[in-house]
Parts: sequence; structure tokens; C-alpha cells
Amino acid sequence: MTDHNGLILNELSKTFGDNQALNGIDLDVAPGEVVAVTGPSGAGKSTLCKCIAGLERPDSGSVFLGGREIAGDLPGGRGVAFLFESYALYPHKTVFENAASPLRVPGRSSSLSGAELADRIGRELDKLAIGHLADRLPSELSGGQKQRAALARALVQDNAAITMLDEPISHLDAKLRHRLRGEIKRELMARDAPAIWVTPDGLEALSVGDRVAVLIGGKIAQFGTPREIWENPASVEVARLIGDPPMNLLSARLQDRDGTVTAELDDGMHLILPPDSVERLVAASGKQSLQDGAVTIGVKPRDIRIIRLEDVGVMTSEVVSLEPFGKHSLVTLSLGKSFVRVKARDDMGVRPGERVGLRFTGPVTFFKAKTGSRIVTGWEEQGGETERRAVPAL
Ligand SMILES: Nc1ncnc2c1ncn2[C@@H]1O[C@H](COP(=O)(O)OP(=O)(O)OP(=O)(O)O)[C@@H](O)[C@H]1O
Repeated sequence: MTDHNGLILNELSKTFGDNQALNGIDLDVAPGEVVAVTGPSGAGKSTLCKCIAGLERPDSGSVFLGGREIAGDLPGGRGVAFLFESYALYPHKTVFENAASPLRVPGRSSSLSGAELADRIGRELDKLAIGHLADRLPSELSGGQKQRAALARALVQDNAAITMLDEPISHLDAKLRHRLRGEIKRELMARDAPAIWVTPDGLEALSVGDRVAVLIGGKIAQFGTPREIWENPASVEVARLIGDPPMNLLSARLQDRDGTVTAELDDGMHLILPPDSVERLVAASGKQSLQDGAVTIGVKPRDIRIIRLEDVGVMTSEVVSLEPFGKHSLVTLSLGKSFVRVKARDDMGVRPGERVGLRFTGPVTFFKAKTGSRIVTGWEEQGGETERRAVPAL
């Protein structure tokens, strides 16, 4: 069992009527660690934070913070700094007063003098590029400015027992989001307390989390380092959430033809799989069990290359659409009756309607068709050395 003084959740469950919002959540966040919680809308991310903050009462399970169970503590006594997804700013207080409010709670008086407090708040507002809005009321702010005012109020609580940020940068423009992602992460890492960063954006989660918890349907679908989740998604559902665009997922049936394992799509089209991926699949499952095995094959968009049709060992496809992004193009192609998306550094100037060749150039992940759980990936141990490639920079 995990043993540290950060946050430890054991078997946490919460239902609303007959809707199970959280179902047996085990999670831990070490002191000084940032855990990103990601998942689709309605997965239970906000409910998880509210149970930790004491704003929702879990049906069962335990919450340990700072080495003790906090179930009996009132929300105000838990020392939680919480950025609500809805911001929950005081409408009659200015941005400055909103940010200062947690440091002025009676009975939890800040050890800062008036000047020190003004300095602390001022620095945070400046960092979030809203220093010039300190005297404005929330009603005089844009959505992104409100989000940053609420974020400042959470971040100025330097001595919080835990910081939880529920979608802290979702309403900011891309440039600001990019800058603040790093700055907020550094600020959280500099503290001794655990931190939770909630985002529906899988790639944001990979970039800010020391570890990432993928929450789907109230359950932890995967909890691991960004690299583990990027390289080895535990299931089809996790794979769908990670990547932009996410992994291509193709329903196929494996066949052993004269000692060679092949994969056939529903429409009879044969995939040409990288031999090393097949070897790993066979090693993980045994050849016998693969006979007529229904699988879902996962290939990342950057692990497919567009090549000339006349090259050997290619799969025939037709270009459906092309989106040029400068450094790369996103090309959608038909493969039999299925579609794949390719992140091509060299799109060879292809045009919609053109027939081209495709080759899988990177590792292929195999998932069980029935359950969606991962069987094996090309990333697994290879000759004692784990293959490593960079998690994509955002
Ligand atoms: N107070 C409530 N009463 C009833 N149902 C609720 C309540 N709060 C949340 N739910 C339900 O619990 C589930 C989880 O909701 P939650 O807000 O935790 O999801 P989320 O992952 O944060 O979603 P989003 O990304 O859209 O904010 C949803 O089905 C939601 O409808």
C-alpha cells in the first residue's frame, strides 16, 4: 500500500441517485507531485476534486491527506486550495480582493503583513497577466480573465495542504495557455504539497503531470507516467483520449497463414504489420490463441508513412482529405472501408482522390476486440532495453 504524507484515496465511490459518478477510485499524489486527471466530460473529474475538498460526501472509501484521514473535517478545515471549474468568484469583490480572500479567512489569518500580502497577490496577478485588472469586478472581465482571477486565488495559498486546479487554462488563448502551463507547473512543483490538475485535454495532461490518471466512467482506466500512457495506453478508451489526432484504431481478425500472422479488416483488406510488432504479439499471447482472434489494431498517426503505390510491401489507399499545418500535414486516407489519419512530414503533394501506398513505420498496439484492453505494444521490452521515443511536445 502507498505510504506517504500526500493525498491517498482508497476505494472512493460516489453516486448521485442511480448515477455512479466515482467507482472505487484508488489514487495517490505524493508531496510535491503534480498528478493530472484527464477524461471525457462526465467522467467524474470534478466530483473527485469535490470529494477531496469536502464539498461532496463520498458514499464509501477514504481520503488521507497529510498522513491522516480527513473524512470528518469540514471543507474549510482541510487546507485545500481549489480552483473551481465554474470559478466561483465573489461578484462584489475586485480581482485583488477575490485573490486575497483565502488569506483573510478569520481564524486562518495569514502571517503576511498588509504590504506583504499586496506584494504576494500582485506578483501572482502579474504572472497571470491580469495585474492591470486588479481593481475590476468579475462582471467586468472576459471568461479567460475570470479564469485567471480564480486561478490566482488558488495559487496564492502557498501553504495549502493540497492544490487542486479544475481546468485551470481551458479558456485562455493558445499562446497564454502554452506559457502558463509551464509556469503554473513550476509553481506547484516548488511546493511540498501534492497537486491535482484536471483537464479534459489528454495532451495537456501528459505535459503537466508527473503522473497522469485517466478517469473514464467514474473508474481509473490507467494511472502512470506520461510516457507509460503515451507509449502503452491500457485500453482502446484510453488510446482514444490521447494524441491529436489520437491513435488510429482498426477492427481486424488475426490469422496464421503458413506460419505468418496476418490481420484482415472486416472488408477483407489485409494489413501489412511490422514483423517485430507481430513477434511481440506472438510472444505475449502464443500463436495458438491468435488464430481467428478478433483484435483492435492501434497505430499512431505519425507511425504511418505515405509512399508511392509501386513500392513493395505497401497497402493501397485513397486520399480523402489533406490539412496542411506547416511542419506536417494531416492526411485522411481510406484503407478498405476504414479510414486512417496520417501525420505526414512529407505528404508528397498528394491530392484528394489520389491512390497512394501506406506503410506502418512504427510500433503497432494490439487490443482485445471484446474488452478493449491492451494485449501488447511495440513499445514493450525489447532485448532488455525499452524502446524510447519522446512524448510529443505540445
Ligand atoms: N450534484 C450532482 N447531482 C447529480 N449528478 C451529478 C452532480 N454532480 C455531478 N453529477 C454527475 O456525475 C457525473 C460526473 O460529473 P463530473 O462533473 O464529476 O464530471 P467531469 O468529469 O468533471 O465532467 P466535465 O469535464 O464535463 O466537467 C456526471 O454524470 C454528472 O452528471
